[in-house]
Amino acid sequence: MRPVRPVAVLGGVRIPFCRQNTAYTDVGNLGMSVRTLGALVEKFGLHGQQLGEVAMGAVIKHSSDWNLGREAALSSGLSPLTPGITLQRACGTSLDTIVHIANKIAVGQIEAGIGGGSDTTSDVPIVYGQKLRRRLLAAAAAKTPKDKLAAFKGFKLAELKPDFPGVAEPRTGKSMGEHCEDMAKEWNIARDSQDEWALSSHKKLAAAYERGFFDDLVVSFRGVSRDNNLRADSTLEKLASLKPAFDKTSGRGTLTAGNSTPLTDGASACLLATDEWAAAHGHEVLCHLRDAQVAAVDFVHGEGLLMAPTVAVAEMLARNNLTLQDFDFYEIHEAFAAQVLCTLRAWESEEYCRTRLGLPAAMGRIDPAKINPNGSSLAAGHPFAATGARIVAAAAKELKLRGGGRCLVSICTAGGMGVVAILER
Ligand SMILES: CC(=O)CC(=O)SCCNC(=O)CCNC(=O)[C@H](O)C(C)(C)COP(=O)(O)OP(=O)(O)OC[C@H]1O[C@@H](n2cnc3c(N)ncnc32)[C@H](O)[C@@H]1OP(=O)(O)O
Repeated sequence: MRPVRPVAVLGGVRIPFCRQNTAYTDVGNLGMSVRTLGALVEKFGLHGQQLGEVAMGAVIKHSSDWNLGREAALSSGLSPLTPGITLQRACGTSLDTIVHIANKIAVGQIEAGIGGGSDTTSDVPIVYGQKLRRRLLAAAAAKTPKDKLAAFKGFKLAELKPDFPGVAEPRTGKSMGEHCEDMAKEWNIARDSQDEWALSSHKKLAAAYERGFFDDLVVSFRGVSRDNNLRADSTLEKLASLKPAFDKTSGRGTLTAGNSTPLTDGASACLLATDEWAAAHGHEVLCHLRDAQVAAVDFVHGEGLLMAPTVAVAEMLARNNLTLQDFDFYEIHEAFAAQVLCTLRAWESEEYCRTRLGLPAAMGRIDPAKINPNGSSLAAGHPFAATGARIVAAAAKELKLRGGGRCLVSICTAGGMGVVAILER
């Protein structure tokens, strides 16, 4: 066995994230990925270079995108000898593509690679139902015009009704928002604390843009230079006035358009390498990816759909002999403000930590001022597969600016999973 090698994060870029049906309606995952990878190639002078792997992913994807990682790599300016792969773990996708690259570097299979992701809710595959699809396939396979016509015998106009992809769990039929409403009720997360969290995310993202934090992290695309979901002028009064978006009837709904992520389009990517490759190519190591972990919860039988990061973090910290307080800052993906607040409350709960996480005591409190220092998904938006690499790129830069430290990254995903990681400088 070769020894495990440290994995260096050299940096990342993304295009501005844009709300559904705004700036990126006619570009799709491949176009967004190509622009993002091209910008990364530009940033690190990788033109014509052969990397060990490009791993990309998308949650909502056309079959014409084929192997998105390879297709995007081929159009990125990298050497065509760079292989590419496409992975998917819902909102954890691009943290997972980064971990995929990191694992290959760690065990000595590659020296450098790119992990990223892209998603669109503006260019979704809308398909015909099974009946019409079978007819079309039969017609395509038919050898004679007569057989082609026969495939449509008994055709009904209703068969033209399209199927749209949904943001719903196949096993429960509930949307992410409906599941998170259940969690907010179980953990007694008040509406005003969700709104305050959302407002703070917008204020922090706006401030980070103002001080130039994103100048080398966000590249303009299609005439857009900032995330267009960002509302620096949002107020608690306006947020408080919004109606519940998912539980509209019980009178107890607390999740709204303001404290939930919007449907978003975007792409992001990060470059990882060994320390030696970074030095040989003249790149600074921003931080190292020390470890990562994935966990799942049994949401079908009552656990909160988006609570798996609580489990993944507990497992990862135990393996690394760290406590929840041993971090200088935290990057917790804000699928919904309530998701973050439920997670924090669970870590503070002695009962949850004992019974669910098998720990002797509560994991304890985190100082909220240390969470998401440059804003997060509520303000930037959340193109599912692009969020992980957005977070890693921003956290790596933050660690560099601070001159060192440790960051915990935590992302909840559909399917009741959580992907988490430790970054250190
Ligand atoms: C998938 C995974 O693996 C894990 C995860 O991350 S789970 C999360 C996945 N993401 C989702 O499920 C997306 C959830 N979001 C949605 O479905 C939709 O955004 C939503 C149903 C919540 C809202 O959709 P919508 O009603 O079309 O929102 P929208 O019209 O933009 O906004 C409604 C109002 O809120 C206002 N608003 C929104 N954000 C605001 C803010 N920050 N400040 C002030 N006002 C705001 C808008 O201005 C609008 O006001 P008016 O009615 O006065 O015009």
